[in-house]
Amino acid sequence: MANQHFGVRTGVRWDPAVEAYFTACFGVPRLAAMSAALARPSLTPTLRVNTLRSNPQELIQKLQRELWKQQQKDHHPNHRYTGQHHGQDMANARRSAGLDGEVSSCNELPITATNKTSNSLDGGDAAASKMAGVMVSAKRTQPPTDPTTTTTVRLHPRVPAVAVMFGRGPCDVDDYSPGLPEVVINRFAGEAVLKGAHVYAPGILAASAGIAAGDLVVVSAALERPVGHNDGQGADAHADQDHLSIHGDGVSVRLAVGISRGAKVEPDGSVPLSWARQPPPPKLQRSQRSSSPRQGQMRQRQQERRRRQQGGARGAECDEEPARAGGMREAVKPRTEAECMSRHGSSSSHGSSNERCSGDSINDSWAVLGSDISKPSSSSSSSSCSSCSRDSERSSWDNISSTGVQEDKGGNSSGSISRRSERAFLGLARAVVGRRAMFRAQEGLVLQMERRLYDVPSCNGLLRGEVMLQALPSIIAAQVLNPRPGTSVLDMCAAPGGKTTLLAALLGDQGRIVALDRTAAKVAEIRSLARDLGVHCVEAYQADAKEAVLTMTAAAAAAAAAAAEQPMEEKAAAAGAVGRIPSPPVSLPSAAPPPSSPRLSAIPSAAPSSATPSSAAPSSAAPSPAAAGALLLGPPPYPAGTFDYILLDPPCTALGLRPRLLHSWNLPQLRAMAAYQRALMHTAVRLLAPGGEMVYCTCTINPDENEANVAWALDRFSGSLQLLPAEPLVGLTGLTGADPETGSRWLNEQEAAMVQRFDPGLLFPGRMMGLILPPLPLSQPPAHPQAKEQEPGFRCDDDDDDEDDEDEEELPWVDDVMGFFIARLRKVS
Ligand SMILES: C[S@@+](CC[C@H](N)C(=O)[O-])C[C@H]1O[C@@H](n2cnc3c(N)ncnc32)[C@H](O)[C@@H]1O
Repeated sequence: MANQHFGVRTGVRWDPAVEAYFTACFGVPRLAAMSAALARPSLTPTLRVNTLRSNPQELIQKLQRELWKQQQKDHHPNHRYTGQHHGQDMANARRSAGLDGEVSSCNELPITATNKTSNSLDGGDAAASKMAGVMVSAKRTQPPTDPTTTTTVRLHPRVPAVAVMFGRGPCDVDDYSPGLPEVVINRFAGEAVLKGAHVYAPGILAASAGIAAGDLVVVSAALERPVGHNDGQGADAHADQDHLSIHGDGVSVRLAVGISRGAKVEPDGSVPLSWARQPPPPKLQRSQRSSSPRQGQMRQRQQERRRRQQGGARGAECDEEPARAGGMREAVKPRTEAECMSRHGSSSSHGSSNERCSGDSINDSWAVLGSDISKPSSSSSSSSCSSCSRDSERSSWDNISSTGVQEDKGGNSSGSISRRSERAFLGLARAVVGRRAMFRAQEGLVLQMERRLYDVPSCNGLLRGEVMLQALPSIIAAQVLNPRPGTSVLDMCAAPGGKTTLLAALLGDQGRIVALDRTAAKVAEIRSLARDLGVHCVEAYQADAKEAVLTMTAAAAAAAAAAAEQPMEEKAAAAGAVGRIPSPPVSLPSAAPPPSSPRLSAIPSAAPSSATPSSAAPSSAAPSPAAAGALLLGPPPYPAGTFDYILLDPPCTALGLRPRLLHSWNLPQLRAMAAYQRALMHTAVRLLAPGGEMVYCTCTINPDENEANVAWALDRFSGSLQLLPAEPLVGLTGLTGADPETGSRWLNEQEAAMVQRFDPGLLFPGRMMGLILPPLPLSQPPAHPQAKEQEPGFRCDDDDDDEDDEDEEELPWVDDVMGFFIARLRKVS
């Protein structure tokens, strides 16, 4: 078994202070479950059906046929697996999903339950093995022959117009022998492989001697380890509502893999490390170190993007975090290698699945993989929290550095080896080129993955324009807002437009959606996605959403400019709005009327097939003059109270995205991000019409960006902002209590029951994967008041009929989600 020769990953690795903070917030078992789930891909990726073009019921048949065709095309003898799962539960779940004995993914064939246990994992670390999941043995079998039995995709029983696909894992590979040659790739390439990518030249770090084209090789990912501290590079966040600054008072920890590109994997699996002492970064003046939150975030994102672009894996087909990384667009508009080449020429290097076709190639593995994380001072991490002891703070990095790296007096690691047990096994691949060419090449496919640790169904380019890859919680966020046709909607941070276009579908393309994003290139993505999906009611503008309210000064300036300028509609058209140009033009309204009726009747909880736009809208909906489809609202700023609905999906730390092997955000950065979001919330509340509703959502598990921000908004706008149930309720309840560090309040019981928290690993009970979790402590999420079933985390409507009861049985297999948070608020005055 290949896996047992490699390290067992117990989960995503965190900055130690963040880990300590999360431990205090969630408790050890809950955080462990989340960390384990975050380090693997979701096995139930979801596709959103574009109801503007397709009927979900019919689409599902079409999807099945397409998947079957793809499966036939892709079917190679080496792709043929028969999974054997341990635990009856997977088999039961599959049987209920209609998958039993049938092909259930493009690379997947029948699953039969066995009682095989996970003791084949390395090191006898049973707890870790359980956290990492059980093994599924992979055996060859025949390709499918009958499309009617190829049940790879199914409509979600509770969330309308969502198709769920089924993956499996972790798998083991039955014909692995320790003698097989090995190729070590970097973390970013590794994460992309976990999502379904193949490996491209920039991602390669080391390889066994003598690999020739066509050889079967083991693929593993090397993980960063701490290699010293940089004084003065840390950051303590100081934030107020609208403005933040980051002061560099801390100490940063440098991370690196230490494997030079071109290194040799010895027959025993060891790889020599070649540590190079890096010159310390120049000391900055305090004033130079301070930066705006935006600069800090940009730097962080640019660094991360650059590293991912240099990661060198490409071709992921099922990215479940499209909104954060552009994967949604990829799903709709896939870029093949040929397309990439033709767009960017042969000199382009390719990044991860999410950000292909860009970036320069950097061959220096140190430069590629070195990563700084800030290590906050002990006072910032442990001042008020008993769990944040130095011991727990140091744990995650120390575990790694204790595996053979010695530090010199300067804190730099030196001469040692990387062992298999320090790397993550990813699967087997066929070498496309020989060893020498792997390292000579700057680009191009070098490893074609054949057997993967996780098999997620392929959906690259599938029925473009009719479906798009979108994570379940993202879909639910838009459905919670559920704008009525004919109303005006503001999507404040909209790119790449996944939720914007879903809102348009919920509007039945009747009304106005203004989509803002501060990045020009991303605004182009929104427009392009809207075009692809046949959406007309969206007008997208590049703008800082924080500045989107018309102030008195701006109003005076606008009035002066208006006298001399073209009409608003022409201005909007010139700015590149997607929607129709009105005829005749109508003037901008001072405020849109509030939505008048409760919305959620619009979402049928048990009849997804009827979730077409027309049936989803209550017939009583009265189009507001602002958004009757007859005019463009034009670019910002807008008068206060302009919008009936607002979606605020702000930039966040994205600590709910998966699969991730490392999250390097530090605590001050987490705090700074939450403050930035509060500034956006402030604007959102001003722009919302009285009676209007907004949804605030993030893709992070960080309570500071979720519960704490909602509590802040309720207190800050007390009397004028009201929390509403974020229906349809699918996720867990929110966190109650207070921040263990700052003491600022989270939610009370009542409020917590109204929001939705999606915690990976918790919404995916152990029974599917054979994952056995220790009993949840006090921090266990309370069952929703409406929940009939006492299963932790599941919410069921009271009025379910028999058919729904059947669905409940099946819920576990559709809730293997990313980390996410949703709150719904109404402006009452
Ligand atoms: C979480 S993403 C939005 C994802 C999007 N809602 C979707 O579902 O496709 C956050 C976006 O906010 C944008 N952003 C960040 N700060 C902003 C600001 N001040 N004004 C407008 N957009 C901003 C970023 O460029 C990024 O595209």
